[in-house]
Amino acid sequence: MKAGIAQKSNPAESVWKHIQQILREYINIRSYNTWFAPIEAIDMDDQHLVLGVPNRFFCEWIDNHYAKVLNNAIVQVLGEHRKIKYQIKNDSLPESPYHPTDLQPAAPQLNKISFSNTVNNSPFYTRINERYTFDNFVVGDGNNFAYAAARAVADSPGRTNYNPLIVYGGTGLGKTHLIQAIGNYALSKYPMTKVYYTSSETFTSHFINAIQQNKISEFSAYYRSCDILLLDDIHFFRNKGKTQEEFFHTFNDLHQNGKQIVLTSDRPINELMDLEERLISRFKWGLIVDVQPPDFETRLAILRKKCDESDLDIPGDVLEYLAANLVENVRELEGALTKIMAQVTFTAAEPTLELARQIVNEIAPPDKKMLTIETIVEYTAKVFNLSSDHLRAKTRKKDVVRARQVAMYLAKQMTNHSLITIGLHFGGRDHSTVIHGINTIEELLRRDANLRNQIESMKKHLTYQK
Ligand SMILES: Nc1ncnc2c1ncn2[C@@H]1O[C@H](COP(=O)(O)OP(=O)(O)OP(=O)(O)O)[C@@H](O)[C@H]1O
Repeated sequence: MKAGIAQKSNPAESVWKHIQQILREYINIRSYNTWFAPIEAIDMDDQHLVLGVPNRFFCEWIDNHYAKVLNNAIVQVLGEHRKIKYQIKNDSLPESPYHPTDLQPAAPQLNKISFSNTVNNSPFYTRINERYTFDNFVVGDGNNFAYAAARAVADSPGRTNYNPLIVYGGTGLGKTHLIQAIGNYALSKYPMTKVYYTSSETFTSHFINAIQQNKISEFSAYYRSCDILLLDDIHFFRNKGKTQEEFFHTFNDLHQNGKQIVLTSDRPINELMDLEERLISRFKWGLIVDVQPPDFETRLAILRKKCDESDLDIPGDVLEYLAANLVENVRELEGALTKIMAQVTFTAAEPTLELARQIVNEIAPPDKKMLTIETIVEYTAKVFNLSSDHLRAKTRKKDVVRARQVAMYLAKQMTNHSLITIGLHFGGRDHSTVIHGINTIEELLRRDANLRNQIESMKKHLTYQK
């Protein structure tokens, strides 16, 4: 080992920290946060470095995309090569008994006539929206991982280990967009693929109709005839025992035959209390990914992309105002653009800051907008049982530092102030301290569910602050 690396009780940890530092220089921060920040070093010997990763997807993704840069970083730190071994942290999850790699590609098996007859004439048919593609999905820190998983599944539906793929997260954060993008992409690559998109609500009502009309076997045959089933909002199945049972059999049939299943939920599946245990355990066979609310930069990028798509010319400061004030979800951002477009088209109004203010007032009530850093500091101090002065003081006591970092993180996420301005509100700290604080919290959020819940609930509270 090269000089300068402190030997701690677990030398792998200290080596890994150095490797992470190097990786941060070579990889953009978003990718670093997604793929390397959540990894822990577990062990090391003369030949191997053992890394703990959250799930199987990480191993493949890193091997396919970052093998070279990771190996170089290892050599830089240790002066010699080590083979990477992965240990999957959630490996207690049950493995699927089926082996997707045994399967043939879906497309060549399909028959065009049966595709159009079966799908379009079926009373159960629901259409996939062509508007939702990967190309028009803006990737940011909050959805990077979900996006990568969706791409992988779309590339090889039914033939990866990510079956089912489950995307969960709050409303209007792009879950439907992402899963339909899987369908659209797969269709463009394998045009004969039978892609069925449906919401769990529609699945349920199809099922009820089928019972009423004595068409259960048609219903079952229909849903079992697809190559890719995209099922939205599975939380809707709660307390619907019979529908769950039918879905359970559909799931097993599709999975057994190597068909791809993609599901969305508004919460982590462990919190879907009223779903049958056997369904939950099936869900754990695959990959579960979350989408988080977009940060300011991603919100702005989404607005810019939507303007480009609609050929809308809106001044930068107006877009920034919208991105700074509509923090809840992407649907609100889209709503604001639609309103501006309507005003500009029908009343020949100019897309000014004043118009943006009016629209924000309509979409987000006055008490939801213009959150100040002061409010964030005061509220965070209260949550952590400290005073606002503590957060601004020079002290480096651990609990004060953590609370200060949380407040900095919230200030960055929920206001449009620059890092310099945020630093000024914390006793004149410079912007690199703010960046460090924000990065620390972002890293913690990836592995600390308690902190994630706490910050989510703080965000909710602050959103409604006067
Ligand atoms: N990252 C993104 N890039 C571009 N558009 C996005 C992004 N995220 C969301 N959208 C858009 O925001 C709107 C809402 O997204 P979507 O319907 O997919 O959300 P959702 O998470 O499924 O919400 P819900 O749980 O309420 O159904 C859609 O029009 C979608 O295209």
